[in-house]
Amino acid sequence: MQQDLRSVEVDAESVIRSITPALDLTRHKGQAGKIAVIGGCREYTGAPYFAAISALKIGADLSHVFCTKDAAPVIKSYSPELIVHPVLEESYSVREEDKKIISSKVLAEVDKWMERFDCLVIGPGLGRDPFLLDCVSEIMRHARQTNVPIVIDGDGLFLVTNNIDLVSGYALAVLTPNVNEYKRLVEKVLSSEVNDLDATQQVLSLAKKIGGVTILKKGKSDLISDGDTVKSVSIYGSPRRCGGQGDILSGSVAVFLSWARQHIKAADSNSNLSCENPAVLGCIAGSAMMRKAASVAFSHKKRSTVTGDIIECLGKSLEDICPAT
Ligand SMILES: NC(=O)C1=CN([C@@H]2O[C@H](COP(=O)(O)OP(=O)(O)OC[C@H]3O[C@@H](n4cnc5c(N)ncnc54)[C@H](OP(=O)(O)O)[C@@H]3O)[C@@H](O)[C@H]2O)[C@@H](O)CC1
Ligand SMILES: Nc1ncnc2c1ncn2[C@@H]1O[C@H](COP(=O)(O)OP(=O)(O)OP(=O)(O)O)[C@@H](O)[C@H]1O
Ligand SMILES: [Mg+2]
Repeated sequence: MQQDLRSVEVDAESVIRSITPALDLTRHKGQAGKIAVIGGCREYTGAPYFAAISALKIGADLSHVFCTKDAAPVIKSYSPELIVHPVLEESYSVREEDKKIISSKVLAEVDKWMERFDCLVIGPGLGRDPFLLDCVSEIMRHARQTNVPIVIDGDGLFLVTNNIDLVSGYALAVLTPNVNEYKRLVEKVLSSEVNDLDATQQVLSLAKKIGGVTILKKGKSDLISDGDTVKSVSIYGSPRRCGGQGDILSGSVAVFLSWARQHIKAADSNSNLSCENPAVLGCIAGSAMMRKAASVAFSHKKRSTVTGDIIECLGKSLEDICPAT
């Protein structure tokens, strides 16, 4: 059945208020979320930093980055808040005969931590090196075996689009495509062109075809679907399209998804949420936070607004919706 786009706009602020945990002196470090970003290579160090620091600024307790050896000192130097693991390797630094052993070492390094993470963000600034992507495929398989939610963005989407089985049927997977990434997904999975006239139905079909993963299609309005339902978040954002805003979004979705899972596990049957899929709730909350923070940053910085300015507005934006005390 087709859904009218106007009818799917969601009350995102009320979702944020429902799932954000109270700050409580009895809670210990880690309970508000432990997030890991898998990304960061020779070319890109900004993207994993933006995703990981956004997770902390929203309210996660710990934020890790697993990146290549040469990206690590750079990312560490941006912030002492992040825990940075220089474990990934690109083809240029690995001999053919060493690939197997190095791949199992990489996996072992990530596996040591895997069960402690509430969510992985896979892809910001990951690059497209084939050996590195093979290792990341294994990391995804292990996350799935351990029931750790995964948010896939950037080059992680390049990987998944060409290997859809990595996520197919995994309800704790979220894909956050931008316009290019969405086009590639639609062409590959639905074997058709993007249909902007019936965007709601198409995102629903896409999520269903990938076995109920959640898709957050970014754009003028963000559309979110898990194959059962479609929600839209259109609250005012910013007309600045500086790079890195998608990275803020992926880090934010990871935290809210973790909080939504905790909330649903703890809530009694009186939970007032209209949807019970933590992946969808995480996307709604992350999208609304990113857009609100971008709008606040733009009101101050106008044309000079950059991603760091938006990150600085995450705290105030969440506080306006959901005061800390
Ligand atoms: N400050 C930072 O560090 C930031 C880093 N960022 C990071 O950048 C990465 C790419 O993300 P993006 O958003 O630029 O990808 P997107 O819009 O699909 O591509 C645009 C065009 O470029 C091309 N292309 C891209 N990557 C390619 C590659 N590795 N090798 C060859 N071609 C490539 C692509 O071509 P196509 O794939 O369509 O053939 C398309 O035409 C990703 O890791 C992201 O997290 C961003 O988050 C921003 C802030
Ligand atoms: N036209 C638009 N109007 C308002 N907000 C938008 C618009 N396009 C994108 N956004 C918002 O900006 C955020 C990032 O979306 P975008 O499409 O720029 O991602 P991206 O290309 O992956 O970014 P990145 O540069 O981090 O890779 C999303 O939260 C989305 O809601
Ligand atoms: Mg992106």
